[in-house]
Amino acid sequence: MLSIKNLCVSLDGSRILRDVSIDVPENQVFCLMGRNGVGKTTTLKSIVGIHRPTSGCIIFKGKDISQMPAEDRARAGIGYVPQGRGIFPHLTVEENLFIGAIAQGKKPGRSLERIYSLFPILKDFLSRKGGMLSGGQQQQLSIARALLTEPDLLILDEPTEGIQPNIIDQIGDALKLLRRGGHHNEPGLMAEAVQLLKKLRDESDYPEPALIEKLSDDINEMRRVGAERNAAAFTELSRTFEAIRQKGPHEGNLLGEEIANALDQLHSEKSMTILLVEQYLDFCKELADNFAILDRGSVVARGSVNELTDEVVREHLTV
Ligand SMILES: Nc1ncnc2c1ncn2[C@@H]1O[C@H](COP(=O)(O)OP(=O)(O)OP(=O)(O)O)[C@@H](O)[C@H]1O
Repeated sequence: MLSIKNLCVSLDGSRILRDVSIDVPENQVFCLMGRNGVGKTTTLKSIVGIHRPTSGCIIFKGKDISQMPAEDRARAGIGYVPQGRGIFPHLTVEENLFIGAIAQGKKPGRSLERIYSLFPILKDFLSRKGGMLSGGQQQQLSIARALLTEPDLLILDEPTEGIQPNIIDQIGDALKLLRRGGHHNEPGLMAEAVQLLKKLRDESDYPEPALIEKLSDDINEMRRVGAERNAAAFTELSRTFEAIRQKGPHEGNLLGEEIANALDQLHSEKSMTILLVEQYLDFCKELADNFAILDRGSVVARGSVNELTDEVVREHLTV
């Protein structure tokens, strides 16, 4: 998805990044780590187009984007959640949310429901000024704003910085769900339920109670195994299902079709690649598939997150 090759960046005459090479595979969470001032933010800013490399290249979805203007990189599918969140304090939550997508000429459609299911608090606070939110809520807003542009690669700079533990957990859960995408949402189970719903739709008489029971079990099971990512959609699904149970065959069949469509949509949702700068070790370990550690502008360690041993941490991360 993203491949950085021998990236060198100088700022105000100082060499900040030296031959940084990183590969971020599709549908994974990659964590860039390192002590303060080693070049993590500079790397992210170079990817999104705020800093220009002096040499090296940045390949995104097979294309060299190192000379591309920042707005074109965003349009190409890079979403950025900067350190400090970048919320406009005098705009409302709603205005803050849509500003990125509107700037890109995108109309947030289904992604909006998905975002409200990931961060329900935003829906409650739509008319509140951005500056009135807590740090954790601002972070959720900043992530949501980036998600509304429907990126293929989501880049986050220290999302847990200065945030209380329960919000950190919520953000971690949201990122896990985003990475997993619809494809990991128990496809077998989903396909079976869709089939059952279609059968229900085509029944000429009121559907057999056994069929309804089976469907009910499947919906509950889906909610248990993978549907936390779209809790609102599944609550809706259950409600609609209840309506099928209570109404006559004709209306019930129409509702069945709605459910089948909803399931089809969930099934086809894509998963996301995430690049994260983070100093909170446990958060990285829980979330990341791979990591790289920077020290004085160079990559000094890399590997799968299982290789992030206490020894590596002591050598490169402990202050
Ligand atoms: N615009 C700039 N001009 C000159 N030097 C800069 C500029 N921005 C950052 N630096 C320097 O580049 C180095 C790397 O900074 P960077 O912000 O990338 O580090 P970091 O690893 O993200 O650290 P932190 O965790 O503290 O944010 C630091 O020494 C910093 O002072």
